[in-house]
Amino acid sequence: MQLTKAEAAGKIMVALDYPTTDAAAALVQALRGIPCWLKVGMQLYYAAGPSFVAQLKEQGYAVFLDLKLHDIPNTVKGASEVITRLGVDLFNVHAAGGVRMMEAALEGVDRARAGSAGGAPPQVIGVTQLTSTSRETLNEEIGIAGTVEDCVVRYAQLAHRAGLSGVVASPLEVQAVKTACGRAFRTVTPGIRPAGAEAGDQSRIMTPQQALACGTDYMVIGRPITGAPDPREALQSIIEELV
Ligand SMILES: O=C(O)c1cc(=O)[nH]c(=O)n1[C@@H]1O[C@H](COP(=O)(O)O)[C@@H](O)[C@H]1O
Repeated sequence: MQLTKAEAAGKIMVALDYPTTDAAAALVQALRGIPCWLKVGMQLYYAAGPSFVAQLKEQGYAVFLDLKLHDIPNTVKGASEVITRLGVDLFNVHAAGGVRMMEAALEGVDRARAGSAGGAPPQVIGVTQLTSTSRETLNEEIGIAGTVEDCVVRYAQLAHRAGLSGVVASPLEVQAVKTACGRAFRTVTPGIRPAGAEAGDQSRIMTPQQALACGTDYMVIGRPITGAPDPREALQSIIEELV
């Protein structure tokens, strides 16, 4: 499938992993006009809070709020209700919390929307195994036997059963997740590294082109863009690679 530049940009979620609003705002300014998603994770959210998320929405961005909720169902339901009111487009919960916890996240979304003016509800996705987790870590530290792919597929099936829209996984597991849960079940994949880029703490990686060929729906990309001397040029060259 041949993508336009705008379609390729719309598959990229730039991770705004910064300690201050000013640093994140400078990156947003540098990327102005490129129709990518923006991801606000824990570091920025704990520093900048809901008002920064609101600013991104006012600027017209699709926003992924990556807070990886993982708690008892009642707490996750309450947090999901508040997150939904922020107007984000996507947020995540840990699939390891189980089906009931993921269902509670969706109940929180519904509760926020009851009586609200409308707009599309946020998609909720389940984090499977973090892309930094290797098979060795999974088997020997965490104590889960089998391959990482087996575990990711199992968690994806739980997320699917709970009614979530998709999962966060590495691009290596996209095909197995789609086979198990259907083509429409979304895959959001961090662990993206352009050829020659440093893996850093990521264990399960692919290039943007390889991830696209595997059928990923969205790619989360942080340091290859934010750590580049010219982040705009880095994002544009990834987009060029995909069209
Ligand atoms: O949920 C996530 O976004 C996430 C899940 C996961 O398994 N691995 C993962 O790297 N992430 C996030 O994706 C981003 C990846 O950033 P880079 O490794 O710098 O490209 C970070 O913001 C992580 O918090």
